[in-house]
Amino acid sequence: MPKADELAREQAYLNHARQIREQKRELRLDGTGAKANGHRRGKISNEGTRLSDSLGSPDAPVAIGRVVDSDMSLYIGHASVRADDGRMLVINWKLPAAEPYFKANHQNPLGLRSKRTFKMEGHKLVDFEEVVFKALARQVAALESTVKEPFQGPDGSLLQELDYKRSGEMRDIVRTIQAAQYELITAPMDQVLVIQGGPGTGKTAIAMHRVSWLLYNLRQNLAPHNVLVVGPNRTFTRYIKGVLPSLGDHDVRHVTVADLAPSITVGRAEKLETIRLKGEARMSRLIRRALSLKVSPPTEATVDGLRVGARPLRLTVDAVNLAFRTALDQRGPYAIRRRSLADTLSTLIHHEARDLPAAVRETTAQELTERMWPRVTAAGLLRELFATRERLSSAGEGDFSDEELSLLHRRPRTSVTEEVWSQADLALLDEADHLIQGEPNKYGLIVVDEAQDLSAMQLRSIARRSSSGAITLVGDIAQSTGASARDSWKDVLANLPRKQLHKVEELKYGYRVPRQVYEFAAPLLTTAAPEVAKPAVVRIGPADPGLHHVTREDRARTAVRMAQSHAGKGRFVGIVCADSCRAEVERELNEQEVDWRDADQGELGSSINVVSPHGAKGLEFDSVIVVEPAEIVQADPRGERLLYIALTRTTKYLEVIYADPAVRHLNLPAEPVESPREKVLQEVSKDQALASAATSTPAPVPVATRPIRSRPTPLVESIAQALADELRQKAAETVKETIYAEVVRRAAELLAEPEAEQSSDGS
Ligand SMILES: Nc1ncnc2c1ncn2[C@@H]1O[C@H](COP(=O)(O)OP(=O)(O)OP(=O)(O)O)[C@@H](O)[C@H]1O
Repeated sequence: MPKADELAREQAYLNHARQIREQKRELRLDGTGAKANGHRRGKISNEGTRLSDSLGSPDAPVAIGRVVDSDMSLYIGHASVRADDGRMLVINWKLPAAEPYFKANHQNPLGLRSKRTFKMEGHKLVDFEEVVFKALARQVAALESTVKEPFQGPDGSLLQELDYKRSGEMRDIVRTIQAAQYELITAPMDQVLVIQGGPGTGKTAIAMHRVSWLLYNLRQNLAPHNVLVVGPNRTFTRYIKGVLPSLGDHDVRHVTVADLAPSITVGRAEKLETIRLKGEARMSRLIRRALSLKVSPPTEATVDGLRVGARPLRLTVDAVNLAFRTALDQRGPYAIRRRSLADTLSTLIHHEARDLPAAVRETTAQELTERMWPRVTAAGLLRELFATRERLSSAGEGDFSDEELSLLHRRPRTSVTEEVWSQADLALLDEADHLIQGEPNKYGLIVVDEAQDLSAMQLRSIARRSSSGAITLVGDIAQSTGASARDSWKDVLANLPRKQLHKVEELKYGYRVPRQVYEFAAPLLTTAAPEVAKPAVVRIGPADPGLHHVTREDRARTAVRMAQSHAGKGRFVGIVCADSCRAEVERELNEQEVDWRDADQGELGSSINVVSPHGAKGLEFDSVIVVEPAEIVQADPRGERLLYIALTRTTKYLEVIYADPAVRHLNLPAEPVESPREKVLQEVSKDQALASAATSTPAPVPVATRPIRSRPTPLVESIAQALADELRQKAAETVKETIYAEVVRRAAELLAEPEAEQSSDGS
């Protein structure tokens, strides 16, 4: 059947399924809310909304694709749609029956004849990609007989999907989940599962879809409020927050690891050694001992002078000591054992002063308790511990050297409420709170993103919130930075409970970063993370990285102009800059009256964003401007990893702006600065949206851009670009990876040769 007819047939089916879906939605909303009143109506209409949500968003296409096996065809969508006669018009992607859609391939078609992936614009089916498994197997066999290692390129739907314009909110990938990703999404929940993968391999996407899939398939045992998603910072949490609701899952708690601690004021800066030390697991012993040193058995002085009302207390030290020992021998948190001691003392006092009011007896019991077992809070305990050298020495004896204790020692503020804490203190406060108050809220499933950076103390914080040990960690060792940077997942796993099986799975394909950009960034791994396998990149980008050698004075101006140029083309832009040049970049943005957002403050605007290399983790932009890579490297012991992170945030364009070309492993040409302002002005004038910005006469900006070619006219440039994109795309689909570069180079040579020469063999 001609494709146009097929499209029309599919569209009719989709229209029908959508009509049924919307009828059901109306019924659910009306049927549950109409007849009730007040509070009840509120409750019922919530139920109606929940039922309606289970149909997916009314804006979502009713189906994402379709599979056909020998005797039936199944449409797959975000939610199931059942006709009144019981027929499934569309099945939810999370149902086991949908598995072949994600897993079938030419080697193992899983009983399928074909699979279609729909390309939708709103509710309109504009195209579909069809894989007929038998035909594909034949083609592959034919190819294999001629080529040793056929290129298994990504399918067109995936490439299209990856090409969408980013906006600062992650979106779901249901339509194009790849088989290896599906395996991890659906892997058993009851394990500590580590998903390791290079930048853009889909770890975050997998983590979110895994939550949704498990919530659906284990709904008898796992409710949304039993799931905790932990991210590295607020910006990231906001970036991913929309994914689960778009998959129909509301009420899952998203937090940063800092949110797990008791609420206090954070703002203290600390030395790297102190942060590192505070992250170590032995800090838990220090805190435990500090807490145990708070209690002391009774002596004569303890009971001395105490009164019950107007009478002296007649309890003996032995009697009080017995109560103390009993509380000490109990298991459980400090506050609970304190309560138990106070209760016993209250009973003892009751016996000797029955005639006095209960409140009077209680006051004495509390006072006596306080003398042996003082009331304490996490903040109070740590403030006192860090403030006193003697306490630190007693609590840390045998475990910490004098130098280490000096790192922990600090002057306290006048009161505990005025105390300002560091980020590294947060996990310590949580540990102390746990020892004092007892278990925090527990979760059946915990998912942790960017887990490679977490300290042992932070991991303990997370682990204690797991009710069953079902934890999924996603991250990349090559992107591990910060005070607790790691070179292996073993170090992470060592800090997690062994209640469950521990497993590390690796993702092999990079979906975000274009090949030209990845090839430019990957050499950094030579020393940054030599053990980590590089992902195979599936896409070719629209352009090579732009490398711009400028003077120090001009780097901010160049960065801002580049950012404006990209933003003017409607792109979502991230300027990732070294801390040392942050102020100058911000000043320039403000002077140019550019509308920009500070992504380190939890904000992502839809146009230009500035972000530190640390803050950039997990984020992605259409265009990334990296400013002064050498300083990114120098500023941190894991600077090469930070630079690798910065360079791999782009889905399309990368511009590197540098005054200092000396970055190990990075091919930054140190060509003499030339052609001062034309290059930048040319960029700006190409962009009509920036016409107004270009009218204010900018000062000359010296830039050397590699490769330095003769400058084509904008028309030639855009036609050539489109042609090159097309050729690259074609090559990626047909040429195996190992010879890709060579084929492209040769094709370029052939193109450059005069036509007569090429056709001289008569072809
Ligand atoms: N199967 C897929 N279909 C469509 N898009 C995909 C797929 N897999 C990944 N992507 C896209 O690739 C991009 C990178 O994914 P994601 O952010 O999950 O990667 P990551 O491994 O977490 O990266 P990083 O290590 O940088 O944090 C996202 O835009 C995501 O939507």
